[in-house]
Amino acid sequence: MGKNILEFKHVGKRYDDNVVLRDINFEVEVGKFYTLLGPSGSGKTTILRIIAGFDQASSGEVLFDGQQINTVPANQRQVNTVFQDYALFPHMNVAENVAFGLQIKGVKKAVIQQRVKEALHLVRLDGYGNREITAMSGGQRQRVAIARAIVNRPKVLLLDEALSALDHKLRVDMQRELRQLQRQLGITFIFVTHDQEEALAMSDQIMIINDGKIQQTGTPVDIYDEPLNHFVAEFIGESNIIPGVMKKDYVVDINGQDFECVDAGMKPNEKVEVVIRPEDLDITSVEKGKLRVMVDTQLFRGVDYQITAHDQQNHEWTINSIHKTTVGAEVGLTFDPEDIHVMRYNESEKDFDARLDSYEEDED
Ligand SMILES: Nc1ncnc2c1ncn2[C@@H]1O[C@H](COP(=O)(O)OP(=O)(O)OP(=O)(O)O)[C@@H](O)[C@H]1O
Repeated sequence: MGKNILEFKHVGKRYDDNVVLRDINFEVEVGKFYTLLGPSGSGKTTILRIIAGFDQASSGEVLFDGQQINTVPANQRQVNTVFQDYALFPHMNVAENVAFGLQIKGVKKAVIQQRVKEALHLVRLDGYGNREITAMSGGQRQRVAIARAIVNRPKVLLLDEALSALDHKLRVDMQRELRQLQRQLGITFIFVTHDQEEALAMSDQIMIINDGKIQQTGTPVDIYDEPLNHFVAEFIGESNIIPGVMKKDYVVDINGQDFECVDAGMKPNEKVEVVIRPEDLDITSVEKGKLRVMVDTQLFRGVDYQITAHDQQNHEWTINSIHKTTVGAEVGLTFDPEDIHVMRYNESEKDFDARLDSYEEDED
């Protein structure tokens, strides 16, 4: 484990009676690409604003490099932000935009020139210093915004939906570039997005937030393979989520049949939700299959067919298969025990209630 550059300890935030963050706890290791992922209004930007010092936590502690910084003003934090709309100065050229922060700090002119040059080189804008901002494309403006932030050599760079204004192709290119730049600089990046694919592709660690509460933190693979609750399973990728009952460790009952699974530690007869990813399912004959379903739709997608079906209990299934089938046919489903993941039923709600109780006790 590396050193933590940032820690949130039981951070809460409210605006008057409106609670927007509840008991937020997380740690960011030095030099990592850390992503805050969640739907609109979940509280991601509020967390960034608290890190940047534009806003203060209502309760709890924010530590930077081991020091509590709750009331440290924004301009004294070793943090820079790249905003969604870039917030560039339209009346200044590229170099003047990038130089701005250093000028405010009173850095010598020769040093500024050198650092601006380096920053523009890092974002592959060598020679663009004298261009007007208005003469730059969306992707180029994005790069200027990043150069303007990294020229200050922050310990942490905050990026708020920094790629969302770009079209799809440019966005994917910038994802690669940003990741490469982060490795090259070794600066910790905290990246906000509502796009789960982007989060999976770019991050070392992801925190998933919904409704002001952390749902899960982990590596992209952890979160994809072992979602902790219904929200995460639905939000990240496509999932089949089917009700089941835990029989004993490593055995779950689906539709009255026993299946091996990878999970243990639940009570016998505990109600659970079974998660199986569409790409882990395949279709075969009814005789060879483990579960019988009726095919409802089939969509050819180039690499595979996306098939939807329902079982005898009327649960919906989505299957991504390279095998073609027929709408209306009865087919068997195959899957491996290691692809069956079991979640506690309504775990998120139970967790949330417990945390809410302790939060309210703290405040009394
Ligand atoms: N200054 C404020 N006063 C009152 N409520 C606020 C204020 N700022 C944010 N909120 C509320 O806090 C909640 C979280 O907002 P936040 O901007 O952090 O969400 P987000 O996850 O970043 O969403 P988006 O992706 O849409 O930007 C929202 O319900 C928002 O209305």
